[in-house]
Amino acid sequence: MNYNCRPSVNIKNQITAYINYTAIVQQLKQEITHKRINVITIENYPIVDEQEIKNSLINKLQPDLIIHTDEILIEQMQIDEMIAHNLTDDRIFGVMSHHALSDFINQDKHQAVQEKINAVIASNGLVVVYGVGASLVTISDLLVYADLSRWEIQQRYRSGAFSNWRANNAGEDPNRMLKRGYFFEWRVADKQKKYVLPKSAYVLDTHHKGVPVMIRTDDYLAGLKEVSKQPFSLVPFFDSGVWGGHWMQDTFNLERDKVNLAWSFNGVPEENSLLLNFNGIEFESPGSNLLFFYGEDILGSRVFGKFGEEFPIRFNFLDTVGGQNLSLQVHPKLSYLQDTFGSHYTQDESYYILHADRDDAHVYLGFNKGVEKQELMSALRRAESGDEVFDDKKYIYQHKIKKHDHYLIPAGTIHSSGADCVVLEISSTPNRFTFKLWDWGRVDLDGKPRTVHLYHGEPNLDMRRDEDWVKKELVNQFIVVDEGEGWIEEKTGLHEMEFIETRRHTFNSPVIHDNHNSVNVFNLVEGEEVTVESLDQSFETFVVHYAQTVIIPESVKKYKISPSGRAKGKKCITMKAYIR
Ligand SMILES: O=P(O)(O)OC[C@H]1O[C@](O)(CO)[C@@H](O)[C@@H]1O
Repeated sequence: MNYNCRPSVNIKNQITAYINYTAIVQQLKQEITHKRINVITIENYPIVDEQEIKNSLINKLQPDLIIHTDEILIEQMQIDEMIAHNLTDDRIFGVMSHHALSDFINQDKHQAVQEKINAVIASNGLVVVYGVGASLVTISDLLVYADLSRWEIQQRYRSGAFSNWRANNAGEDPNRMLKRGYFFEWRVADKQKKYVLPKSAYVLDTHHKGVPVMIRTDDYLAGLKEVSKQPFSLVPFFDSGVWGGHWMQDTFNLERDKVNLAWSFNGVPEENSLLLNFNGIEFESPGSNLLFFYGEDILGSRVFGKFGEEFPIRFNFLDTVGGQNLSLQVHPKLSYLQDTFGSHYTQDESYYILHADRDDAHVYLGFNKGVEKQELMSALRRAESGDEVFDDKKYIYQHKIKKHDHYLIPAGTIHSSGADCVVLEISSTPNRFTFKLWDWGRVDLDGKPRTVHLYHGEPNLDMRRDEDWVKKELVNQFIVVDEGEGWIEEKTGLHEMEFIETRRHTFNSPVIHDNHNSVNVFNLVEGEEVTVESLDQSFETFVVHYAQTVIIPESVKKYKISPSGRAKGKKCITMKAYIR
């Protein structure tokens, strides 16, 4: 199976890149000499390895003064007090922060630091300022921005070697570190990055220990602009989980050393990296930067007007082949999410079945007829306290699945994917808001039970969603909407309560796609290979393999998808999503 785990986008622009610290130091020293620089600022995203940057870069510049941003900030304890409401005591859920980094500056400390800097400048010395929010410290002559993607950040949280920003909590429960990241750290850091990165002279890819890559910011932004005009794939990542399976390991031939693979995130710019290939030199960037700097080109003005710089569609896989059921869960209704967590839109979902490993594989979707909330909640509470095993057969409707089924899961619907299947999850993006109701009495891979949130789940369970309603509204809602020579297009969802529209194309000859004035995301759910071609030669032909997720920016109005390679003339199927 030809599955590319490191897809990159070829950028036409010829650029100079500085690879490793020796080359970077040399370039910055040249800048210092030629431009008579007194203050260099190296600002970074949280969890970039600041110690490495200090030892291998800053010290090598032999500055007269080094300042870390923390020197102008209020104490950690004061920050904790200010964000206590955002962090909450819960292990998983917080409340979205609307803070800015500048809220945490201590004016007296700031003034004292500025005086120290002024003294060095007066004697024509060199000052290097670094850290998160470093550009807030003083005006600089040269600004470098060091960046990092979310997946690498999560790995670093888990490693025990890194603390959250201003937290001193290395080794803490990674769930709590992730919560601080999601609800606070990334919010303030993104706000700051949107403002600072475009003002910088250079950007630094710090994903690989000891081997950073530095390029000019103009080249980087021009590269992102190029990406915003063509189909592209993000770098997928794979993660193990208590219910994880082995289909991805076997089918894609990857990460076989892991106990299992539960998730593959492959169409989530907030989480995935984007790999820019400048004539053989790879530069890894957070996918979200595309939205921050070219959001309107990527989403289209209609969708950009609704969602701003957030990517509203998420594609990921859930693999339970040889694994177990997901937790029995529900996602919050929109008003609950807005009131309780301060998020804009909720996690509406759908399951497209990529593979069912046995005839009686099933999903849990809605209730059996006549189930009362009070009785259900009592049973769930008894199960949570360990008094008894939850009788899922009594309460929850189970529906047998087969390959290429599509199940719609508007927020408020109780659901779970059963064991022995592979789901392509097509959902709206916020990915933290799963309220587990029952986790089958098991413990997680770390030996601890996963947190169940009955008090959040209860108000969100829509008891009207029983077997009859589910069959009528959520199961295989296929309607043929168009067809031509060798192709057919079906509308498959999502439910009218959800803002994503999904279309399935089955074809053995070329199909012209219209983008519906929205970003499009698709996955090749059947067939070995297809190509995506431009109708006006504005981008190079893009080759897509089985199970690959592709993002088509809205700037590409129409495009052609054709079976290619060994799939030429054979049946292929794509599942595409866009915003209604
Ligand atoms: O709670 P569980 O069992 O890990 O469930 C998996 C969940 O993971 C996600 O894919 C991402 O959070 C959810 O959408 C899904 O419902």
